[in-house]
Amino acid sequence: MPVVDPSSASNFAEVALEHLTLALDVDFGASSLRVVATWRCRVLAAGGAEAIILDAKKVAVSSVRLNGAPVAHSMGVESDVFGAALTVPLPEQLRAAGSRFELEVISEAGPASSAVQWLPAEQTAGKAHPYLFTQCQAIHARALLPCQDTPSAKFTYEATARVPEWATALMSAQRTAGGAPSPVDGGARRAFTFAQPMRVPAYLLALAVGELEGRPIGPRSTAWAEPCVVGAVASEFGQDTERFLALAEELAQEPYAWGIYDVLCLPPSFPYGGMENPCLTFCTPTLLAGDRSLVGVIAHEVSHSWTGNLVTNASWEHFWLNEGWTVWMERNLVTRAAGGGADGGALYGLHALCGVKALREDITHQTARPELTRLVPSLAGGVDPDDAFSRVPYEKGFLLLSHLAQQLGGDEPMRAFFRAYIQKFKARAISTDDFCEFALHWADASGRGAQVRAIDWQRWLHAPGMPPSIAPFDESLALASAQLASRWAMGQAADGSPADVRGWSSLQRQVFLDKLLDEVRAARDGGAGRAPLGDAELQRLASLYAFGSAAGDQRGAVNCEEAFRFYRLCLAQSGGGTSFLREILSFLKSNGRMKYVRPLFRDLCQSEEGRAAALPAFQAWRANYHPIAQHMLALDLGLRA
Ligand SMILES: CC/C=C\C/C=C\C[C@@H](O)/C=C/C=C/C=C\[C@@H](O)CCCC(=O)O
Ligand SMILES: [Zn+2]
Repeated sequence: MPVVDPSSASNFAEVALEHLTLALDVDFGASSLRVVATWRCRVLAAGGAEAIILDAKKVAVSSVRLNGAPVAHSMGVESDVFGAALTVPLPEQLRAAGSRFELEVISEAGPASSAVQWLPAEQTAGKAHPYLFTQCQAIHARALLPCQDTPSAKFTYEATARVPEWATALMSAQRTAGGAPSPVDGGARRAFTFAQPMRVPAYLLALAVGELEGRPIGPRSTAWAEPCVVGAVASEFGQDTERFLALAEELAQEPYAWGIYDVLCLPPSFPYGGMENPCLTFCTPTLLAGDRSLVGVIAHEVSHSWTGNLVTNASWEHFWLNEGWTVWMERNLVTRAAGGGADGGALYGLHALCGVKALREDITHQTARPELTRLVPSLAGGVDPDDAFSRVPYEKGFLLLSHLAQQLGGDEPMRAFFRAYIQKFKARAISTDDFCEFALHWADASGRGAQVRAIDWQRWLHAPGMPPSIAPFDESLALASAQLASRWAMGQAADGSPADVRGWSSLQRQVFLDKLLDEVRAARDGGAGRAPLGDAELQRLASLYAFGSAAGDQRGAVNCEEAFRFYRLCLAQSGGGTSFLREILSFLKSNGRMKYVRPLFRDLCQSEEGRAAALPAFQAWRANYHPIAQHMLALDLGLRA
């Protein structure tokens, strides 16, 4: 079946761009990235190809050459989300199937590129030098350079990045020349070189440039960050990274394919928890809780080395294949790393139930566009993948896989299926149909065909809303959190003490806050007249259990997952009138992770007082946020349609 990607105008099925040689020149003064991209191309279409069509968004193209000779090119109509198609007609002699040639495109990505955040020195930890980093998922690679911006088109690449002499460049690739830069421009600048011998789609291209330092944290891993942060990063991730890699290799029965697995901790404006850039996971500093309690994100990004980076969704409509499998792997890894053997264990159940809660919340929130809560949404007709992003592909995807595991006969058969899936599809880009066909084939061969055919596939894949069923997860660890939340909600916590949560994991504390938030909202929305907790009680709660700034006082580092939930509780209880408002605004000013800032801004806007604080705050700090976060926050705050 021909692969169709509604988010790309490129003719990737007709012409393969097999290898990329990149020369990048970073100009911090002008916030501009000059890109010379040389593609090794091959015509695939049996009937030949008349042109190469690339995706390009707000990049200035200054030259196009075929086999070294300048050629004409044209840009189509520019759309804000998708950019424009760059068409390069092929001369007669290059059009036939199998024809091979070189395409060179010189372009420049300026300060308005949605793929790059240019940070002034004040926005870095060291405050001495500027910084830049890219984020190409889902369709921002085209804002870096013209390319076939579809996950279906994979290529190998090599790159040279020329940067100021104080800067270090890192990419989603292996560092060549031992990672040592060579001086260029008479020593005023230096050049770093990279090679990515594995085939990657454009969304996995990544670059970061800044004053960076690396610390080894394992046989194949280095922690990278600004010098004043790198120690904290190495100690947060040093213990678990190699363990997760080894556990993942065992689970997948397939060696880690990417050589090195490094982690770069970015400045606070990084809009996501982590991004699975090959060889170099990007992560947010909000993971630096000081006690390794948020390393699950590293397990998630490690897992993408198999699910996503090796077996890749064919288009963003099939994103659940990347994320559902990765959440399944992540939960297997964190459970095993914690010493819990079986998948059905209490810890696994706690993680899964947290996921169900998150899924319910996102589905409830998506009232305006319920069709986006389908596991396989349609992105045709100009849907921006960033607008479609939610926890649905993560959590509904995980629940479908959990249901499939039940139908296959349990955890062990599921692991066998997973291993066969990786073997079958590694290095490919696949659709939901490919997955279903393989699952049915596998089930038939293992005597579980009837059970797997009994799955209501149509509803799971294509109906909006919650899934038709939820596998029975172990609720034992969630229970204590729920009981404590009920005590507070019912005003029975006058004797509350730090002992209530002693020995609890951060996840149990998060579940406690989640449950309490549910109770507060139910009381508030149910017309009970007052929410069950007053401001003074929330202050007592924060100080007894060390939430919000109280956590920072006692433990030195703030656990952002907990702080975020606590702030939502405060806003649900008393809107913008909460005595924690100043603290919440300071959290919003200093963090750009969308998982936190989007719900908090939305919560603030639920009350007059909160909205009056939120709008000027967003306007004042807008430039601090990543371009994608700015775009999404503008939607949340009703500043764009
Ligand atoms: C069905 C959805 C359609 C398309 C979505 C595809 C990409 C969405 C785009 O917005 C990029 C997402 C990047 C995500 C990166 C990391 C996440 O795992 C982070 C999750 C949130 C967090 O932990 O901060
Ligand atoms: Zn992911």
